[in-house]
Amino acid sequence: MGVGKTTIGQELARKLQYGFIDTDAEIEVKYGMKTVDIFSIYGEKDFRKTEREIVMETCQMEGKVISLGGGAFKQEEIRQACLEHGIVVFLDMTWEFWKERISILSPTRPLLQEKSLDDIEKLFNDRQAIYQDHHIRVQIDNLGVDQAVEAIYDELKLR
Ligand SMILES: Nc1ncnc2c1ncn2[C@@H]1O[C@H](COP(=O)(O)OP(=O)(O)OP(=O)(O)O)[C@@H](O)[C@H]1O
Ligand SMILES: O=C(O)C1=C[C@@H](O)[C@@H](O)[C@H](O)C1
Ligand SMILES: [Mg+2]
Repeated sequence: MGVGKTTIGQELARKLQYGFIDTDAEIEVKYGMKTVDIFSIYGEKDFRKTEREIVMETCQMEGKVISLGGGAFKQEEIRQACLEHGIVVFLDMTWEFWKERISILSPTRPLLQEKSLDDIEKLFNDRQAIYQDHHIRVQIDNLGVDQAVEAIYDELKLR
């Protein structure tokens, strides 16, 4: 969550001259409201169902960079479909770097709200296992957006 999938994905798409889809943005258009409101009015379960429907449809498209939501890979069906149809890029950050982003992220990321730092660290650590299903890993602790795009681009060229 909040490692830069949307920001970096958009720039990568520009560089590749690919289309860009952000699944969170698609979900927000579908509900006509922001993610925090979707979570509070409809609940996470409903959000995840819509997320699954949107990812299953978009991941079959060609010539697109797709930025997923941070929790999308919690769903096995999403993981399998993305690994089968796409090239999955894992933007990896250490806790030491990522924890500095929490204050920027909390207002718009419902799962960070009303949680202690220990709870957030647990969420961060518990999720590492699901992110191990990927094709490319880029360690982005010290990378700015442009450097991260270059690093992904170089890995894609090698494939
Ligand atoms: N390489 C970077 N260096 C510093 N800040 C960054 C970098 N990439 C993104 N950010 C900042 O981090 C925040 C989260 O970025 P972004 O929304 O792209 O993350 P995300 O992975 O798409 O989040 P989510 O999991 O919620 O979809 C934004 O404020 C963004 O400006
Ligand atoms: O990490 C998560 O579970 C989430 C991340 C965001 O991208 C949104 O999809 C939503 O806030 C949930
Ligand atoms: Mg995003």
